[in-house]
Amino acid sequence: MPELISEHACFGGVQRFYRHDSTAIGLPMRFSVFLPRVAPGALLPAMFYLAGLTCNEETFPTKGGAQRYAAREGMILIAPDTSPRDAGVAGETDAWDFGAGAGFYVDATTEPWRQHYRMYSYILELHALVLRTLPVDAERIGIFGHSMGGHGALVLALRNPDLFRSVSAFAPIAAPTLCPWGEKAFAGYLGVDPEAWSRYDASELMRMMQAPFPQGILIDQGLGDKFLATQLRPEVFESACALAGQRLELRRHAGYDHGYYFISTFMEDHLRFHRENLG
Ligand SMILES: N[C@@H](CCC(=O)N[C@@H](CSC=O)C(=O)NCC(=O)O)C(=O)O
Repeated sequence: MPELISEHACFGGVQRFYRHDSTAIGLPMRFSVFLPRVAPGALLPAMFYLAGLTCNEETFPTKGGAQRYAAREGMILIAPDTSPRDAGVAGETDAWDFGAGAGFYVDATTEPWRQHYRMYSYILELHALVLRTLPVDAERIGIFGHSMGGHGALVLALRNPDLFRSVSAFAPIAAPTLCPWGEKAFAGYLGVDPEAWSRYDASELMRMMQAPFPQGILIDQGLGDKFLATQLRPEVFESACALAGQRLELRRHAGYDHGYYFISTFMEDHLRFHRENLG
C-alpha cells in the first residue's frame, strides 16, 4: 500500500502526495494524486500526467492548473516522479537531461542504469497500483504529458492502447531518435541497438500502426518554444500520423514558450478532450 505523505484540501477534493516501494524500480518512489469529491462506490475517469526533464511529482499539481477543471468534471489526476532518486548510480545527478529527473520513460538495458532506471515499467506498475487503491474506472484512463513526458505519454499509449484509452501532449519530444536529448538518453539507457530505440520513439511506432486512436490525438505546441526545431520535431510525428491514417490535432500557438505558462493556458482543453474521449 502507498504511504500518504501529505494531503491538502483543493477545489472541494484533495491533493495528495504518496510514497511507495516500487517493484519495477527497486526503490521508493513518489507520486501525486488529485482526488475530487467522489460519491461512495463511484468509479471515476483518471488521467496520468508525465512531466518533463528536471521535474518531479510536485510540478504538475503546483504549476499545471488542472485541479479546478478536474474537480468540476470528476476526474482523478495522477502524476509520478520523472526518475528514480538516490539510486546510487555514479554521476546520476551530473546532468539535467540524463539520470535523475530524466528517466525518459524507458527501461534501461545498459549498466549501470538497468537495475533501477525502469520508468516504462514503473508507469505500468503505477497504473495497476492506482486501480487497486483509488476509485479509478479501469475503462476510463487516459495519459498526457509535457516534453520528455509528452514523449512518454505517446509511447505508453501507443504500446498500451488497452490501458490508456486517450492520449495528448504538450510540446512532446515527438521523434526522440532524431534529436540531441533523445540520442543522449537512448544511447545512455539503451546502448546502440536501433530496434530498442524504435520501441521508444512515438513517430517510429506510429509509422508501423493503423490509427490506434480513432478519436484522435491532441498536441499543443508553442511557436516561441526554444526547443521546437532541435529537440521536439512535431512535424515528424505529424507525417507518421498521416501515413498511419491517425487523426491528429496539432495546434501551433504563436508566442508561447516551453514552460508552464503555456501548459496551464491549454490545460483545460486537454482535460476536456480526454473527458469527452473517455466518456
Ligand atoms: N534546465 C534546462 C531547462 C529544463 C526545462 O525546461 N525543463 C522543462 C521540461 S524540458 C523537457 O522535458 C520543464 O518542464 N521544466 C520545469 C518548469 O517548471 O518549467 C535549461 O537549462 O534549459
